[in-house]
Amino acid sequence: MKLSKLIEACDVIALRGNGEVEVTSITSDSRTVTPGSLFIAVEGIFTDGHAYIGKAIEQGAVAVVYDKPMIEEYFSRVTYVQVKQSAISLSQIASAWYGHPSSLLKLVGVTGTNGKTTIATLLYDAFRHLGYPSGLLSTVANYVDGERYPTTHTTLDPVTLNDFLRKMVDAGCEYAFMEVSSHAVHQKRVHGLRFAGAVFTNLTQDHLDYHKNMLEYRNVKKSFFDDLPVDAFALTNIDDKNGPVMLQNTKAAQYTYSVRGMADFKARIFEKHFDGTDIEINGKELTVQFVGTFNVYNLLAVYGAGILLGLDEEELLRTLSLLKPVAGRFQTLRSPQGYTVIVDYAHTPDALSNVLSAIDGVLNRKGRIITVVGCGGNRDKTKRPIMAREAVQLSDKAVFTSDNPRFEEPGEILQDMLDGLTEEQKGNTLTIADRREAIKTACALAQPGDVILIAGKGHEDYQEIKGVKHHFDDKEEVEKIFNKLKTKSEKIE
Ligand SMILES: CC(=O)N[C@H]1[C@@H](OP(=O)(O)OP(=O)(O)OC[C@H]2O[C@@H](n3ccc(=O)[nH]c3=O)[C@H](O)[C@@H]2O)O[C@H](CO)[C@@H](O)[C@@H]1O[C@H](C)C(=O)N[C@@H](C)C(=O)N[C@H](CCC(=O)O)C(=O)O
Ligand SMILES: Nc1ncnc2c1ncn2[C@@H]1O[C@H](COP(=O)(O)OP(=O)(O)OP(=O)(O)O)[C@@H](O)[C@H]1O
Ligand SMILES: N[C@H](CCC[C@H](N)C(=O)O)C(=O)O
Ligand SMILES: [Mg+2]
Repeated sequence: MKLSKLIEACDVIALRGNGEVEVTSITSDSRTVTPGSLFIAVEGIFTDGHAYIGKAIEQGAVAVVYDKPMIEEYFSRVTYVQVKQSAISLSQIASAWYGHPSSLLKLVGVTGTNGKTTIATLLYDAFRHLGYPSGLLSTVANYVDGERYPTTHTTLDPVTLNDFLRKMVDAGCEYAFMEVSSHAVHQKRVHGLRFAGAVFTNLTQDHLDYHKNMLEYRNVKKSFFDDLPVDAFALTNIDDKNGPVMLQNTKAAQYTYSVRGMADFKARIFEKHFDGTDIEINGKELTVQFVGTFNVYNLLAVYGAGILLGLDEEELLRTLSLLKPVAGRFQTLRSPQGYTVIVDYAHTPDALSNVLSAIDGVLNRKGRIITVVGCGGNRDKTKRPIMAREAVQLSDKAVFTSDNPRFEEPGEILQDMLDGLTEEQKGNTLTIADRREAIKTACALAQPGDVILIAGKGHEDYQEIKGVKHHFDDKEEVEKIFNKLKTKSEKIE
């Protein structure tokens, strides 16, 4: 593709060289430059892409896009394009390279601290169930109408992201559902995508390692809504105090959902049980296979977005009652000895307290709650003592363990958690850094009727320690324990 076509939408300050040069690939990583590449230099968190311009040219880049006037030596075989903001240009160029796939799909972005994967996945499941070819970009995996691809991020980098959207268009998808993380909005990964709609779930503490404070975190989310086009919909959870803020400056058509009061899409909860919940959505009763008030919010968001995308109300409600929980979200396993294990991805204070309240709501004090939980390394440290407190206050017994330690010492993360407890609470808490041992201990402590919550890692099938991902799957560990218990009881029989 010609460079001039690729940079059509970019805010170009200066161009030096041949604007009509033919580009054979685009990349923002010098390590993937090949002869004919366009290299886009972006300032990052750890390093600055501008430092690799020389290397990119050495490897055969024919053009360079940059935003800092720091080029020391110009080569006549290279075209230099100075833009206002490289990160934005990168997204615009990626969209152009793949033929603006987002404008050929009905693309819905879901943002908020918790519930993104659940809502995006359930939208994808619902639309496919109703016969519409669709795609999904999520924390768990990416799907191009049923074909699964592994993922690296909640929201991919602009090049990979547009590549997936193109694959969806080529596969005949009409709809695409994606998670939009605050990191992605801040780094302009979704800039230049054409959204048909956006959903806001909630805003509670997370990522204060990255965003300076909650206000900045909120404003980043809000900017996603500010940038929506006029023909899109903006659907927000009006029960969250930041829900209305998302609508303040958006040009999109505004809609709300609520479980507490008046809204365009409303739900009421009648009866909660372990396998599901009896609810009402906009006056129609149904039973869903999900537990917890937070999941009623998720389903209501799915319903609202489905209606706004033109689905039939009756068909959609029928589909909602058939939908099943998403991998690693409130996944229930029953032990041969009569206790229950729930594997869940709660890794924020709000998610943890929601999931524990949901368990308490259905357990009705007929058994004890044992919680196994840890906190991720190289992530928001300030959420650790709060998560620890939530776990202890809402369970009968807590076992603190490791999540993904990444580059931190597990003992130090555990200490940050323990710092949130009183001496008395500490006395009633077990600390077992080895996650496998922690799960074994919780299972050994459980009595028939008890519930063990294993929180934080959900679908993850690895544990990340010092840059290496070791295979580890909470569900697999539990199944191993259950199988041992089964063999033992068979031997006794
Ligand atoms: C902190 C963060 O978000 N970092 C993301 C960011 O990388 P960065 O800014 O750190 O990049 P950098 O290493 O400083 O490099 C700067 C530039 O130099 C280039 N470079 C670098 C080295 C070199 O030899 N040559 C070269 O050209 C790089 O390609 C890059 O363009 O941009 C990269 C490309 O988009 C991302 O892969 C990377 O995600 C890292 C791996 C990450 O862990 N991100 C997490 C925190 C994240 O984004 N999480 C959210 C979900 C959060 C949630 O929902 O809970 C997500 O959307 O996944
Ligand atoms: N609407 C909600 N409100 C509060 N907590 C929720 C909600 N939905 C899910 N959760 C809790 O948060 C956990 C993560 O849910 P989900 O994966 O859907 O969120 P996410 O926003 O995609 O998270 P991530 O930021 O890691 O991508 C769940 O396992 C559950 O414990
Ligand atoms: N998207 C989140 C996932 C956290 C999952 C948890 N298991 C952890 O490692 O902290 C993040 O990258 O912050
Ligand atoms: Mg997610």
